[in-house]
Amino acid sequence: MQVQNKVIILDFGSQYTQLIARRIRESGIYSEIHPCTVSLEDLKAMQPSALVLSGGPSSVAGEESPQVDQGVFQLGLPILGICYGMQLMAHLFGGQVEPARNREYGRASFEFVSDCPLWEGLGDKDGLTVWMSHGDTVLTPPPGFEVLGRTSSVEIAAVGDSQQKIYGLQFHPEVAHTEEGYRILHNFLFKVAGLVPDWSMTSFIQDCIQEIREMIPDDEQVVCGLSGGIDSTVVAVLLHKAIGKRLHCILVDNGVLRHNEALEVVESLTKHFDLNLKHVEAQDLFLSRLHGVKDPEEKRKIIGHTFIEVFEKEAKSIPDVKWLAQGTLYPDVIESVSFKGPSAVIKSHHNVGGLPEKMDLKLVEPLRELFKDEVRKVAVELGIPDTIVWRHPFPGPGLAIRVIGTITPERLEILRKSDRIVQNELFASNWYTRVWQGFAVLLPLKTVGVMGDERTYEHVVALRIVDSIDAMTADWSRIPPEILARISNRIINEVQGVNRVVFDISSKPPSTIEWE
Ligand SMILES: Nc1ncnc2c1ncn2[C@@H]1O[C@H](COP(=O)(O)OP(=O)(O)OP(=O)(O)O)[C@@H](O)[C@H]1O
Ligand SMILES: O=c1[nH]c(=O)c2[nH+]cn([C@@H]3O[C@H](COP(=O)(O)O)[C@@H](O)[C@H]3O)c2[nH]1
Ligand SMILES: NC(=O)CC[C@H](N)C(=O)O
Ligand SMILES: [Mg+2]
Repeated sequence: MQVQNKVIILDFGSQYTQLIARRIRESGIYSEIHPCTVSLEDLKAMQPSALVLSGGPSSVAGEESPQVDQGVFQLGLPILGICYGMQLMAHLFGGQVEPARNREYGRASFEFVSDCPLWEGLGDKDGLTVWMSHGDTVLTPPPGFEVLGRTSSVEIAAVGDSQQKIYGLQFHPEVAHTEEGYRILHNFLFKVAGLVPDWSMTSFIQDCIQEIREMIPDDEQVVCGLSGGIDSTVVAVLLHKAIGKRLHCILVDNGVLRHNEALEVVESLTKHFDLNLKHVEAQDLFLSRLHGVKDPEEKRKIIGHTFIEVFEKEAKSIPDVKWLAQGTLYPDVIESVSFKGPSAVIKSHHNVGGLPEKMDLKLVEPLRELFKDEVRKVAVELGIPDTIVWRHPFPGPGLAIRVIGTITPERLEILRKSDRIVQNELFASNWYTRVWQGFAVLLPLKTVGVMGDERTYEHVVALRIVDSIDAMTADWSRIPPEILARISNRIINEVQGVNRVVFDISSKPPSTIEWE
């Protein structure tokens, strides 16, 4: 990207590293994460304007503690060390770091000890509530460093050398629980490092279109799987702006999409953007392969493989296709570049994916540098309709993993109708955008009911409505009972074959968002 101001975060394996990058970007400064093991040459080539050293699970004196090329401290760049990052600098500059008698996890009261640019604008406060997560502590600051703050358990909770513009914080300013954390990071960027905000989604769009045009020769074509989800839609619209009709989008109807979904997506996107979009009707193929299959993993595999097969066949029918466009986001990229310490947990996720190696196409991934919230901002700037921008995520395997057990056309229809009521009622009550995801699940059991004095023996629908920030963890949404009552009422009255509705009150973990 063509930005003048860029903060490089050197990652030591903290679970909060992504959050640091997001906070910095929210301040209008472009930020990238690299492993702490990056070479000095590579780092210089990135032309950073400032550095942040992240936290991490290790202890600085430990045998395999992650290190950093000490040349980074000779570059004359402003540096902010957070937690492990502060401890490492203290250790390398001749301070003393030891396991603390009082470890701190969670909230702590932080008191200012000396004035410094990081505390500017915090008014006449004596201190702050901050978020801590450490077992080691800095016992003596390195020569030239001043102690800037403390807590009741830790004498040295912030240090700084204003001459060198190097600062260390024992607490985590990037975490929402740290009071004024955002302002402290702001102060580092603007007061200490003197940066000027130049990262915006408008500049991203312009640069991105330019880069795509330079990358893809005039006689080459691009294919893109378009689901109507936010990521693939933004990729398609960006490419369309860059190369017009040389982009060929393929929407595969796999028979497990929601009510009218394929048609709505096609209509909305062709109306707004004049996209080259092919709607492939492959319902029968998918449903015949799913016939009689009960095991969730088996369903996912069948759908994944069949998707590849259908997509490949369609792509091959377009002459001169040399590129595959994908909606890879920055968190996917970070997964592969983050520093993985011995105790760091790595999350994995399932996807339709798996296309590139098999297809021998070059990849174009315009969203590789963006977080999901930034993708939504780009979508808004591109004029993508709100119904797509704020759409709940929808899994590649679709309704197949929401009809629990074997899938039949009848069961799919019951689920579709129930799900449509859930979507409608969430919209009507203005709860749709307040929750992360809300949907219906069809259970593989029947229960007894009474309708119009007659005994019924019919299906059960479960409602799954959750709050989440990134789908890694989630909790059931506290939806007002009147709305639940309305949804339940409508499903039982309007969907034939259902006589009972239940509400899922499990969090993730230990449950997951989807039931299969
Ligand atoms: N029915 C489909 N037809 C064509 N491509 C699809 C379909 N379903 C998924 N894909 C492709 O697989 C990719 C991964 O799907 P995924 O659901 O993770 O992303 P998305 O649908 O773009 O966004 P969201 O995460 O908001 O649903 C999509 O970006 C798209 O390229
Ligand atoms: O593209 C996808 N392919 C999948 O196979 C898949 N499985 C789950 N999901 C979505 O991911 C988020 C987390 O879901 P879980 O808690 O069920 O793992 C939720 O948002 C789910 O809807 C998927 N998305
Ligand atoms: N969160 C951190 O960076 C922790 C640093 C170090 N592992 C400690 O326990 O003090
Ligand atoms: Mg999707």
